[in-house]
Amino acid sequence: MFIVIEGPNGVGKTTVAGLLATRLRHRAGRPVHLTTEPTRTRLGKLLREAEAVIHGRALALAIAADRTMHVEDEIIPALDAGNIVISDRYVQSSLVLQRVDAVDLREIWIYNRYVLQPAVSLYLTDDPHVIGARLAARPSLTRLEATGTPERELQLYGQAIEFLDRHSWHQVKIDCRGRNPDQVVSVILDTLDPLLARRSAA
Ligand SMILES: Nc1ncnc2c1ncn2[C@@H]1O[C@H](COP(=O)(O)OP(=O)(O)O)[C@@H](O)[C@H]1O
Ligand SMILES: Cc1cn([C@H]2C[C@H](O)[C@@H](COP(=O)(O)OP(=O)(O)O)O2)c(=O)[nH]c1=O
Repeated sequence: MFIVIEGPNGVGKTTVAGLLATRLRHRAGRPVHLTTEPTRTRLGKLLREAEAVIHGRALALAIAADRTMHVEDEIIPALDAGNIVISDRYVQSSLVLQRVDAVDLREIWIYNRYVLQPAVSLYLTDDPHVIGARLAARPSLTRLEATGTPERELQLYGQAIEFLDRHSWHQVKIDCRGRNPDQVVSVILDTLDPLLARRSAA
């Protein structure tokens, strides 16, 4: 089963993905492969370093190339080996961050339309002021973090989710307001239980 964690910068994706991987290993009794985008490959590392100087269409294409390799070389092999795969960021991130970088949604989709569709995308949301306070506490922000705002990212995520709904993606909004990471993961596990049961019965 391929699970994606999405949401604006600072909402808690990395924290929740790590905790979810640990609890899911016990709950599902299956190996869990935790991964992230940009990837940990040489291309992914280059993208993290070069995000300040590559922008717009060039960045959208490079991110899509990294994602294509991610699917072919890491995600599909891990799924074939019986893992549950959790990715911290995926297509929705491009439909938001590349738009912050002035690329049109339909163009971004063209670069991403052939990737593997996840079993479920979990979209984390919180109060923009809470997210903003977390970002303000970071020692430095990347170019795109500094360009966007939590309000704008939440708005663009709403549009990305609506767009992917029309392409039959399974997406679930997870409300993190007033919940600590452990409580957020409990909500996610309740959401995943029926999916896991259906898959183990199949
Ligand atoms: N539900 C939560 N409640 C309070 N703090 C949280 C929560 N989720 C994450 N955090 C904190 O917010 C900060 C940003 O989390 P992080 O996982 O790095 O976000 P993202 O990966 O979405 O940018 C971290 O300091 C983390 O400990
Ligand atoms: C996954 C993804 C990342 N990025 C870029 C924006 C970010 O500044 C950079 C790093 O992603 P980010 O999730 O902010 O990294 P970290 O794990 O260090 O918090 O990659 C995109 O532009 N589009 C994407 O689809």
